[in-house]
Amino acid sequence: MSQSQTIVVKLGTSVLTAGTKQINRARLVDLVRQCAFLQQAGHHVVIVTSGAIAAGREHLNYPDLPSTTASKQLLAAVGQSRLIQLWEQLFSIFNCHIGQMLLTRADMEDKERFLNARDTLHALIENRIIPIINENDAVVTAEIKVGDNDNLSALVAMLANADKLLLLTDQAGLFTADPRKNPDATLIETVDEITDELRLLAGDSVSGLGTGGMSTKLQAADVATRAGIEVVIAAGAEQNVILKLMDGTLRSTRFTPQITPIENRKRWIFGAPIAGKLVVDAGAANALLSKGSSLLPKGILSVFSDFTRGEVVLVEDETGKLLARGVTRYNSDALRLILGKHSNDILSVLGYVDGTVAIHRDELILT
Ligand SMILES: Nc1ncnc2c1ncn2[C@@H]1O[C@H](COP(=O)(O)OP(=O)(O)O)[C@@H](O)[C@H]1O
Ligand SMILES: N[C@@H](CCC(=O)OP(=O)(O)O)C(=O)O
Repeated sequence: MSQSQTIVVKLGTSVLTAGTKQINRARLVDLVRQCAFLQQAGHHVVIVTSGAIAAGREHLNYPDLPSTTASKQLLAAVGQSRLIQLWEQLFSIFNCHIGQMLLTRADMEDKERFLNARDTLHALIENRIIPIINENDAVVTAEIKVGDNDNLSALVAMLANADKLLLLTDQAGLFTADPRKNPDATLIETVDEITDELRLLAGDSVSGLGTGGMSTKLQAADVATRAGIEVVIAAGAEQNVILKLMDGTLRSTRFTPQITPIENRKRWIFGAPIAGKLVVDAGAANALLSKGSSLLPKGILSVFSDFTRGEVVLVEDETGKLLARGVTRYNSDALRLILGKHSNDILSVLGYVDGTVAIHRDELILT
């Protein structure tokens, strides 16, 4: 299989229940086996799992509850713990560790929370622990919820810097019409551009199990492909679905990424407001320009303006020549304390470490 990739696999309720009212354990084991295989082959897998509400209903023996938000949240609270137990049990069969993250839109929109969520996700991925992610349904309000796991999985894929987002559902992909309503509908195998005509083809969920149907999958594909991520919609019931999608041997709908991930990062960094400036010594300037290195605190001479972690700052040499711009991993106060110091000393100076570099080379654009 090709070089190491990060793959986000989104499993809809329709897949987890196989279209019934119960979570289908046999199907989950099979999906887990494929994810474990990919991990062992050197890839990184992130799972976005729906099914908390379905699992809650099943566990409480299909209670007759009023159709209120509180009832849904009750079911999600009960079901999420069942669901995570199940993932834990199944992945442990394959000696894989998992870590649960329950997110809301607020975690993506607030800069500090975004960075924390991103760091946790990357820490899990780097340590070969499979993140198992769902929306934090039990606490979300209308204002802060993503609302459906298709859109959530696109945000997760961006957070994870993923190469691929696989949206597994109960259809082989996007059809020219909802196949449940129109048996003559045909599969659209490649989408190079998401047009308004295409959006009109994508209907809602009619099974009563899922949220959003094809229309939220198309929104997710739009968001992720603009960030340089390849998106595939495919049938979760298909034998070895994930492995076949990696090899490109399954009929499905593939959405072509609009730009490369590097272009995406560059575009973001160029578009972001400049929050401050770092002046670096000649050694650091040389490392940035000729070796493609990250900027270490050791090479920083001075820090201008006040900024927070995650903002974009300019990097200049001692003569005032602009060298680069990039995303700072430390806020301005912290950088003033660690500038000139070895990265091993960050912990003793600050009492915490947010990485060994001030600006990582993946988040640094030379000018
Ligand atoms: N153009 C279309 N092509 C395929 N499926 C469609 C289309 N329009 C609507 N759908 C519906 O979308 C459903 C899948 O979405 P959903 O029920 O939300 O599943 P999931 O739980 O996997 O997210 C299908 O069962 C199908 O009825
Ligand atoms: N967060 C909800 C699922 C929401 C959702 O988008 O469901 P689906 O359309 O089946 O992927 C749950 O765990 O029940």
